[in-house]
Amino acid sequence: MDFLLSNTTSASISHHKLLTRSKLQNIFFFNFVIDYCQICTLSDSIQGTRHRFDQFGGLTLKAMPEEKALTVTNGSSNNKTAHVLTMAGSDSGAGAGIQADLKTCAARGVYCSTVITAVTAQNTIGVQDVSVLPEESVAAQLKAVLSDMHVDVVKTGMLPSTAMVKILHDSLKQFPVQALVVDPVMVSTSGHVLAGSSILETFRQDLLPMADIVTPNLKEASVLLGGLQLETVTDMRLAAKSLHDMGPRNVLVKGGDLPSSSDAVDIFFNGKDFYELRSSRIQTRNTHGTGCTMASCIAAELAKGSSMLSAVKLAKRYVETALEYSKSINIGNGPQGPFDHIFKLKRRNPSRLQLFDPSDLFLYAVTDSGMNKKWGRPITDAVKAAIEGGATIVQLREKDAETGDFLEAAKACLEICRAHNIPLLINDRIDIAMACDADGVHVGQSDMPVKTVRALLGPEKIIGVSCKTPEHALKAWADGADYIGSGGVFPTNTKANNRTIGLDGLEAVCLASKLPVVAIGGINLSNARSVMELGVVNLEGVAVVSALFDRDCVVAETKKLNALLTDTVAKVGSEMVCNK
Ligand SMILES: Cc1ncc(COP(=O)(O)OP(=O)(O)O)c(N)n1
Ligand SMILES: Cc1nc(C(=O)O)sc1CCOP(=O)(O)O
Ligand SMILES: [Mg+2]
Repeated sequence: MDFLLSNTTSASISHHKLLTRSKLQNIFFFNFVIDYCQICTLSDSIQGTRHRFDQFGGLTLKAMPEEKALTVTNGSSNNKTAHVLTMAGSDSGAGAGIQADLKTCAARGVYCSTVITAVTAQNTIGVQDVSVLPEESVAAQLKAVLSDMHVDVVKTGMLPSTAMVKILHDSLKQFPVQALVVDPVMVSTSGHVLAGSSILETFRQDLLPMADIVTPNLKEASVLLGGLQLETVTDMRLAAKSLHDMGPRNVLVKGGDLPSSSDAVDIFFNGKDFYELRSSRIQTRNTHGTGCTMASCIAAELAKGSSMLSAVKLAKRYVETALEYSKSINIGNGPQGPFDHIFKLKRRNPSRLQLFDPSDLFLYAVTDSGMNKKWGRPITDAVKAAIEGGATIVQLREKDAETGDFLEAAKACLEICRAHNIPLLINDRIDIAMACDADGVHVGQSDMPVKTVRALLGPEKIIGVSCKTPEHALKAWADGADYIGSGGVFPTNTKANNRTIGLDGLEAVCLASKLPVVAIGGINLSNARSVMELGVVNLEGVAVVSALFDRDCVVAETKKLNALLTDTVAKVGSEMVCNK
């Protein structure tokens, strides 16, 4: 996926805001036509008052640091649990609404509390019923969460009455949060109207000015702009600018339905610069809930401390990756199915208990008996040194060792690894692994088949398998492996006659894989960065032999590689990045 930065800068808008607004209001008045269906019986009353907000009137939202780096992987930067509150409708089919928000936040490692505004009966065919909750109940839910549980970001979805917008305003005034993400849900993806016409004006006048970001799709942007035709990327830019004039700090116009584009193009506008965010359009029926997911992912990333632009970029990648992973899901008989938010769980074979942590593959030290002999180093010293340098997993690859010697060495190394909580795997020799109760084994395509190894070792041991092709990768998952070693990425002298697959081959394996992948083959300090910079989904780290063990000081070499990998991964950003 490319992010194209446009240098187009809008003129300062602040003093034009009210003028622009009144012009737009006229357009809305004459052009607004919306298809009423039974769902339009939603309550619209606001009990007499129309509330106005800051900057037009009094609400304080804590400012977001604009270019704060996305450095937090687990919870917010101040050690508090990152927390998103979603105020939205329940979707019985669980593809959108509250259910999508909960799953998205869970997938992104963020706590999510819920304020339910309406209960919808819907499935893959469409929306069959909507029950709007009493306003007192919505107010009570908001108060219960905001008054007690520290909320970082509020995200709104279906707000079926103007009164609920006022309740939101009053609640946020009493309990300010870091940011408000507004997904202006008005029309469901199946075409049902989820907010009546009278709420439209409240959205424009009251909700949008409160928002740190508003994320309309083309239909919603068009409705908000009085039925404006949006058919090109240029139209989307104009729409983003006009919506920004209504008061939100940032606007993301999502162009998933843009007829004139073969890509999925979104326009992000922060009041100054336009960003054109492009990704390939994924052909799938399983797109129900993409809007809610995008907005809740933005909210989750903001809650973790990300800048607005980074949060938007990451959310787009997250949705794209989830869609890609969910093509084969077959739920329901209607035209639009849900997708899988927690796609990473597919790495795991659900039929058995999984104890393996993919992040252990970050710096994988693989020993070599010949190299240890050359440097006069006992294997136990080699393993200790690698661990001291920062190795996160160790494999004993002792091709020349006698069985008895290998078993004794394995037992000694296991003691060292256990003391440091580092998994120890045995290369090729299932018998040695079983005899010393190692944490697992690594096998190649011509070693014992993974299914047989699994049957021998049971559900809890780690099994790695070497894969050079996407077909190998799919089989590895089906057979019950835990991870894939993929290479040779570069030519190597350590393994004779090894076929080099290059960075392209590695990328193809990672993209096809449902398992975490570690890259291997000729990787050293001069090229490890290029491997991790692929930033491809499933790639967790590098496995190395000679760059650590065919060296004078194993500790120093491991430390250097560890620092380089850490630095590269921090720059690449999220480990779920899918490089399209
Ligand atoms: C992490 C990791 N990946 C790949 C290999 C290679 O295993 P294999 O193909 O069985 O070749 P040998 O190591 O047995 O020569 C590995 N050992 N570790
Ligand atoms: C053991 C092994 N397996 C490979 C594969 O391609 O599967 S390449 C390899 C050797 C890796 O050693 P070095 O880090 O010294 O290049
Ligand atoms: Mg082997």
